[in-house]
Amino acid sequence: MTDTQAPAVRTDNTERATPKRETHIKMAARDVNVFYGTSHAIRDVSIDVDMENVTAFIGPSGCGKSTFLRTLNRMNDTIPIARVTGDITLDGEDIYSPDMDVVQLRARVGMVFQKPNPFPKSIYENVAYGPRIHGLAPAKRDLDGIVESALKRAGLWEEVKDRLDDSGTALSGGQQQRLCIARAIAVDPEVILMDEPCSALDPIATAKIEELIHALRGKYAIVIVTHNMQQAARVSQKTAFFHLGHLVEYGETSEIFTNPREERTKDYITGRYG
Ligand SMILES: Nc1ncnc2c1ncn2[C@@H]1O[C@H](COP(=O)(O)OP(=O)(O)OP(=O)(O)O)[C@@H](O)[C@H]1O
Repeated sequence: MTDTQAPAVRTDNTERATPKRETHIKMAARDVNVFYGTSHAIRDVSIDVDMENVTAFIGPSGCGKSTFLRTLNRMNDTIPIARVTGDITLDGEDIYSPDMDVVQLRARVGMVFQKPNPFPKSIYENVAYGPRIHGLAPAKRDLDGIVESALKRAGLWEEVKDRLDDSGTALSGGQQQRLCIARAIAVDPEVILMDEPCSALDPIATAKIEELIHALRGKYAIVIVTHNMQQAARVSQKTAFFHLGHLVEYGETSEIFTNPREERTKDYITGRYG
């Protein structure tokens, strides 16, 4: 492939085909830096995440995608040597404010990890746990409704409705990942962060998660970290390319993959490094 040719990656071109719509900025990061001890992992990153589009974070291994993703719901707080500077807001509210309740924040900004990690409890309990501790279901009937609706939204209900008491860990990898998505959905989040959610899954289970991301678009602000550029092109409408801790380029996925502005983005998407 020459420098000027478009890469052989198909993109979701709906944004180009349809007129621009107003977007609602859900999260805004400004001049964010992350340090692990003295190591500087994220450098002056500013980005808006909106409700209407799925945002993909791409870039070579070690560029800081997961580190930056974790700043969006303060998962970095769990790493003692990690330090975050800059501003991150959720609907205008500073998520690093001392007044912020981090447990509430992580319900509002849910996370799905690379490896499905259901609790060693029943399918029902996996989904019911969050709503129960957050007091979302005053009666058992309410909780049943929340569990059913979260499993339906996660595209898992039909497969598990007759065995809700079976262990979540007995499901297939793809089903476990959808269970983890149902668990995040059950507490009525505003944002869902996904850190390489398909990397442990086979192609069929991956396709189901990608369909699910399409179905959830617009209901939640969704950010997905992925190593797989075809996946970024299929599921996202906005793409952010990270390199060595910098946000090099951020824009519409169709533009990033066919007409990147930056040389480093072009080199990455044409497979020159990574
Ligand atoms: N818990 C940690 N402690 C110390 N350094 C870390 C920690 N997590 C990540 N790093 C470092 O921060 C930098 C960014 O890592 P990060 O995992 O965010 O990158 P990534 O782009 O998500 O990589 P990959 O695609 O391989 O998952 C790397 O240099 C990594 O070694």
